[in-house]
Amino acid sequence: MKIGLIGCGRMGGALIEGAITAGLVASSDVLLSSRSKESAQTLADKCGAVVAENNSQVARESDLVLLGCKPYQIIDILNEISAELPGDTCLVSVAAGITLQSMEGASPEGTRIIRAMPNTPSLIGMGATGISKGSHATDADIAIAQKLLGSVGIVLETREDQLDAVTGVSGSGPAYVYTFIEELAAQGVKEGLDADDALQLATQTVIGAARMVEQSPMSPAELRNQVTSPGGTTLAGLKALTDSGFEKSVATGVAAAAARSREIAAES
Ligand SMILES: NC(=O)C1=CN([C@@H]2O[C@H](COP(=O)(O)OP(=O)(O)OC[C@H]3O[C@@H](n4cnc5c(N)ncnc54)[C@H](O)[C@@H]3O)[C@@H](O)[C@H]2O)C=CC1
Ligand SMILES: O=C(O)[C@@H]1CCC=N1
Repeated sequence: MKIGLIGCGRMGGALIEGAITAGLVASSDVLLSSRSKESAQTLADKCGAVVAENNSQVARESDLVLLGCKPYQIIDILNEISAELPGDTCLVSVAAGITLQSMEGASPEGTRIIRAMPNTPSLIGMGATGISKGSHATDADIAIAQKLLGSVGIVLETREDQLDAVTGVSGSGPAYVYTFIEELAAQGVKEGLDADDALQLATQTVIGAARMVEQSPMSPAELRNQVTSPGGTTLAGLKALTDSGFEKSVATGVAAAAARSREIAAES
């Protein structure tokens, strides 16, 4: 299988590096292009992939092309590569908010497109991705996209109208978790810990708690109860978190990201 990447930024780079590291594709079978050849070359130097002459070459020579550019660049790029489409190439867009309908409308009839919402932990094989199938994409296309994205994490096939929610929860989610870790560690320092120790403790706590949710038959609420002794420290901490609007903050954060995804769709 030959995989192409148009737009060698943070997300596209994470997926390609992750897929090569996972052994899904040989680096020599990966073709890259970006607006500046330098960013394609930087990624090629890191992962051994091949830099193409231009976006059209990537579209022409790949079985699957990942569109890793910014949402507002997607339609221009589809126009640019349309001479190579529909051809044999299946497109997978990771752009937030850009709908299958608008991508299909900007492509020749019959173009096979899959819309995906991954996240950056894909770089270390811990990604979480939602995918939806365009009207011309086949079951074989979904299978190949599942294989690619599944090589770097979990993949859930969802309805397209659920991808805004996927964006709010897992696409943008790593940034919320980094903020949480940052704050947990910062307060640890204020309470007297060394900065390195605080960051290590905060990070391991998030990893450990996430693994407990993943591996235990108990729900998050039941697991929380196990930590919370009557009259103890956790109860005091949880009450202060709730009184400060913790749950509401998380809910409004997810809602705002999902709303922004819908807004991008409406703008495009
Ligand atoms: N960063 C993240 O956590 C996630 C990003 N996404 C989506 O991934 C896409 C890329 O986001 P990032 O990687 O964060 O942005 P980025 O700015 O790091 O990457 C965009 C890349 O596209 C390239 N590019 C721009 N115009 C181009 C053109 N005409 N032809 C070829 N390449 C072109 C740029 O040179 C750059 O390397 C966005 O659509 C975003 O919605 C999706 C899920 C998570
Ligand atoms: O911030 C963004 O728009 C992209 C999409 C999801 C995560 N990053």
